[in-house]
Amino acid sequence: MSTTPVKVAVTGAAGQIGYSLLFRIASGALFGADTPVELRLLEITPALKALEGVVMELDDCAFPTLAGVQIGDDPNTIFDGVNHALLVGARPRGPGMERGDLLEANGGIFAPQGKALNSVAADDIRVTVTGNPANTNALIAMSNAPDIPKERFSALTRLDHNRAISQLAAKTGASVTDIKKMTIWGNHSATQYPDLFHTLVGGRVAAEVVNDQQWLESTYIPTVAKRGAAIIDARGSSSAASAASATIDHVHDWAAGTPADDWVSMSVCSDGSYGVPEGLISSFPVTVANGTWSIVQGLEIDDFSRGRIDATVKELGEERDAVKGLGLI
Ligand SMILES: NC(=O)C1=CN([C@@H]2O[C@H](COP(=O)(O)OP(=O)(O)OC[C@H]3O[C@@H](n4cnc5c(N)ncnc54)[C@H](O)[C@@H]3O)[C@@H](O)[C@H]2O)C=CC1
Ligand SMILES: O=C([O-])CC(=O)C(=O)O
Repeated sequence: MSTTPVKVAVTGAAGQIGYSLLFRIASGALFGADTPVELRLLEITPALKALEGVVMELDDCAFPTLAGVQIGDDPNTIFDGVNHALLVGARPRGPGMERGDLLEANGGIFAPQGKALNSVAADDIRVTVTGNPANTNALIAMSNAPDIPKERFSALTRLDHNRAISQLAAKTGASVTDIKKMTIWGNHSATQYPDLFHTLVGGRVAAEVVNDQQWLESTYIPTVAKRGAAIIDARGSSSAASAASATIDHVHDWAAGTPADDWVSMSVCSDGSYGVPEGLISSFPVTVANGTWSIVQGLEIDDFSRGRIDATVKELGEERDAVKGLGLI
């Protein structure tokens, strides 16, 4: 086993997602069985006692890869020297809310956390925002961390990507491993666009395999885009284990890279590709090599996809303008 632990910060560590996520990280799911991890767990002061209980449980697992745990309520202490920051802590939405309704409540969390990361994180820091509204929260953190390269910030659309694969597998009878090159474009919101025109099922274009534009528009896209709300409706609280699992997938692939025949969806800072205005944190198809993502280039975008991408990107622009109005960026 390597001797230098990777320092991983998790915010909102005493929350629902934290309760699934921490045990996966501690057991080596991010970087493998040969890489020890040190957990740095941030919570608000009233949640620290509950977090102490979670740490007792982590101790009780005796994970060989867990090199240490530090907890606290001060981001400047917890983020000191961290290599990965998983920003999960935020208020989740309840029934009847859209994620955008959380902008003001949660936006205020990400400006101070961005500043703290800017001051004390390791030089190779990589930031993944899960807390909603994830894309715009990542934009806030990035805008408040001017010394960290913009490409080190990302937001989670991997849960949408995984949902899109699972729904497509159910429709086509294929196994999830037969499905490659899924793309979620845009915002982690009801406007997101799961694109079946570049996805492959057993090597064939998914939209052609399905061959049913009505299903695609009226069933598939809304089912994927509104899955979070369906889970809130069924469970009474928002998805947690699947969100933790997707967060693991996202950070794992950012570190380990993507296979030659596939790509993943990540929300990253736009360089203007596919007409997405530069600087927005938008979901794209990306490949990853040596810890660096690249937006897949050269995909043909037909009129249907263009309209969907434009709509979700418009919403991201509106969210950016709203947080600008609140003085958060
Ligand atoms: N991007 C995605 O795909 C998904 C995102 N989410 C979002 O993840 C976030 C967390 O969800 P849950 O764990 O279910 O919520 P939760 O309410 O169970 O836990 C959130 C935790 O964050 C903590 N917290 C609040 N402010 C904080 C701060 N300033 N610093 C550190 N910790 C703070 C709270 O004390 C709480 O323990 C929500 O915003 C939710 O909407 C949830 C599912 C999927
Ligand atoms: O829907 C929510 O509020 C939680 C979430 O982001 C998801 O499950 O996709």
